[in-house]
Amino acid sequence: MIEVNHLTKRYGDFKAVDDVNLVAESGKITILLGPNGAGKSTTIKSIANLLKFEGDIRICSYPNDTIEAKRCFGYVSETPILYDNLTVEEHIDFIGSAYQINDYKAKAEKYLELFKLTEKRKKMAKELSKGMTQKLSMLLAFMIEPTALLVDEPMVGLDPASIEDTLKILRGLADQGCAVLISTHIIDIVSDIFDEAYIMNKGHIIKHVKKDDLQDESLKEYFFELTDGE
Ligand SMILES: Nc1ncnc2c1ncn2[C@@H]1O[C@H](COP(=O)(O)OP(=O)(O)OP(=O)(O)O)[C@@H](O)[C@H]1O
Repeated sequence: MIEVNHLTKRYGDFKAVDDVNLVAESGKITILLGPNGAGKSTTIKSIANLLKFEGDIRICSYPNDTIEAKRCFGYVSETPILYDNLTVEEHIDFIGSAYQINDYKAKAEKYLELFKLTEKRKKMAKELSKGMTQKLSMLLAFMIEPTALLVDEPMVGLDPASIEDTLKILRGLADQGCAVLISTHIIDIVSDIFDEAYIMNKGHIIKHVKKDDLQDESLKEYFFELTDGE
C-alpha cells in the first residue's frame, strides 16, 4: 500500500502540491489524473523520495525514506533513468544485484521477450530508441517484483502494441497484490484498467473516484467536468 498524508511541495512561495492525501491500495490500479502542471510528477517524485517535501508518506507501511520502503517499491520515471554506457544486460545485472533478487535473470528474460528487447541485450542504453529505453526502465522496475509500483506517464513514446502489453503487465502485477500507482494525463489509455482515480488540478486532489461509482459516465466526461476541459 502507498499512503500519502498531507503532502505539500513548495518551490519558493509556490505550492506545486498542496495538502494532498491519497491511498493506493494493494491489488489495485490507482491513477493520478490531471492536466499538464497539475502536480502529478511532483507527487510521484515525492513518494519515491526524490524530492524534499512536507507531510508523511508511507510505502508498505514504512516511511518512504527508509531502506525497507526502498526495497519494496519500483519506480518508472517520466524520463528513463539509465546509464548511457551500460548494456541492457548490465542494467539487469546491476539492479538484480542491488536488490538482491533471486533468479533475477529468469525474471528479466520474461520481460525482455514481452518487450521484444531480447535482441538488444548487448546494446548500450545510448543505442536504444526512446521507446526501448522506456521499456528497459519498466523492465527494471517490474523484475524486482515490487509490492508497490510508481509509474509516471508510462505510455508516452510507446507504440500501441507495447501500450497493450504494458497495461496487461500492470494489471497482472496488481492481481498479484502489488499497489500500482500510475500518473498520467492520457485518460483514454487508463480508462479501462483503473480501479480508483484521484483527479488532480493546480496542486490539489479535487476528486477521488472508484470505477464502480462512475456507472454510465466515462472517466473522460467526469474529468472534463471537474477540470473545465483543461
Ligand atoms: N523544479 C521546479 N521548480 C519550480 N517549479 C516547478 C519545478 N518542478 C515543477 N514545478 C512546477 O510545479 C507544478 C507541477 O509540476 P508537475 O511536473 O508536478 O506537473 P504534472 O502534473 O506532472 O504535469 P505534466 O503532465 O505536464 O508532466 C507546475 O506548475 C510546474 O511548473
